[in-house]
Amino acid sequence: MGTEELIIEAPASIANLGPAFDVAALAINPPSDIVKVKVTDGDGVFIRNSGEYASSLPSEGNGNSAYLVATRAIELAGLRRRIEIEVIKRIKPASGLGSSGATSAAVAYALNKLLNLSLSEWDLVELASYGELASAGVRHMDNVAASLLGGLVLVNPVIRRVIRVNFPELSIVVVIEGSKPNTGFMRSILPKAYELSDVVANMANVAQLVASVLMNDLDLFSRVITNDRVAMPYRVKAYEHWGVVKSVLENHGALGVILSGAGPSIAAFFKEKPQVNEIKTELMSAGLSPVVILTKPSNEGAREINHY
Ligand SMILES: Nc1ncnc2c1ncn2[C@@H]1O[C@H](COP(=O)(O)OP(=O)(O)O)[C@@H](O)[C@H]1O
Ligand SMILES: N[C@@H](CCOP(=O)(O)O)C(=O)O
Repeated sequence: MGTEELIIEAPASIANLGPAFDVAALAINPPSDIVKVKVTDGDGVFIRNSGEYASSLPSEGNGNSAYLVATRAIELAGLRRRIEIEVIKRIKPASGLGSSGATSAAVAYALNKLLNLSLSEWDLVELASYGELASAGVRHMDNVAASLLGGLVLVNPVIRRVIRVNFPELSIVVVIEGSKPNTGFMRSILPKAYELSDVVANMANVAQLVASVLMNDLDLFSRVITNDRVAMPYRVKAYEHWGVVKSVLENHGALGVILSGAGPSIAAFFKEKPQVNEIKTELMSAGLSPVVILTKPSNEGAREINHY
C-alpha cells in the first residue's frame, strides 16, 4: 500500500450532564481537537503533539490516548502498519471537556477508514474508549461517543448500544478554572455504594432529562439537570470555585449550572446569549482567573476536513 492520510476534527464534550454519570454527554464546539493520521507500510505507532496545549501531553508510549486507540485499531485490523499521528491539541487537557476523548474519537474515526475496519457505531465507540485508559483508568464511553457522533449521546454498555439525538440550540458558557489531577482520581473519590433512594432519584432525573431534550421542555430541563446524587455533590467539594461560579452564572439567568465531566470546568445553559464579558469580570472580582468560553451544542461529531 502507499501512504494514506486523513485530517479529522472532533468536538469537545460535557459528560454526565448533571445526573447522567457515565451515561450521557453533549458535544460542544468550540473547542475541538484536530488529528492528522498517516498510515504507511511498516510497523509502530508514532505520536507528535502540536497546538496550544501540546506541552501538557505525553508524546510517547501508552500515556497518550491517541497511542492506545491506534494500537487497538492495529490489533483489530490484524495487519502490520506504521501509524503516524499528529495531535493538534486545542481542548485544554484535564479541564473536564473531554480533551483526551476528543483525540481518541478523532483517531478512531480516521483509522476505521484508513484500515478499512468497517466498524459498527458501537464498535467505533468501543475502539475510541481505549484512549480513556490513559486518563481515567477505565473505558468510560460518554465523552468519546459525543465527540464521535455529536449531539446528545446516551451510552449503554449493557446492551452495547449508543443513541444520539439532536440537542436544542441553547447558549452554553463554560468556565475553566484550575485543574484536576486526572479523571481517574475524580472517580476514585466517589462512593462505592449508594442508598437505594439516591439511585431511584437519579434514574428519575436522567429519564426526565432525556424527555426534556426530546420535548424541548426547558423548564423541565432546568429542574432535572442540576439534580444529581451520584457524582456532582462529592466532586464539587474538591473545587473551591464551584460556589461562586454557580451563583454568578445563576444570577445571569442560567437554566442550569453543572460540573462538566469530572471538572474543574463548570457549564451553564442559557436560553439567550448571556453577557460573557460581565460574567468574566464578576468572576475576576471574586478573585478567580478563569477562561470563559461562550459555546453551543454541536450536532455534528467527528468529521474529515481538507486541511489544517
Ligand atoms: N490526547 C490526549 N489529549 C488530552 N489529554 C491526554 C491525551 N493523552 C493523554 N492525556 C492525559 O490525560 C489527562 C487528561 O485527561 P482527562 O483527565 O480525561 O481530562 P479531560 O477529559 O478533562 O480533558 C492529562 O493528564 C493528559 O496528559
Ligand atoms: N463520566 C466521566 C466523564 C469524565 O469527563 P472528563 O471530561 O472530566 O474527563 C466521569 O465523570 O468520570
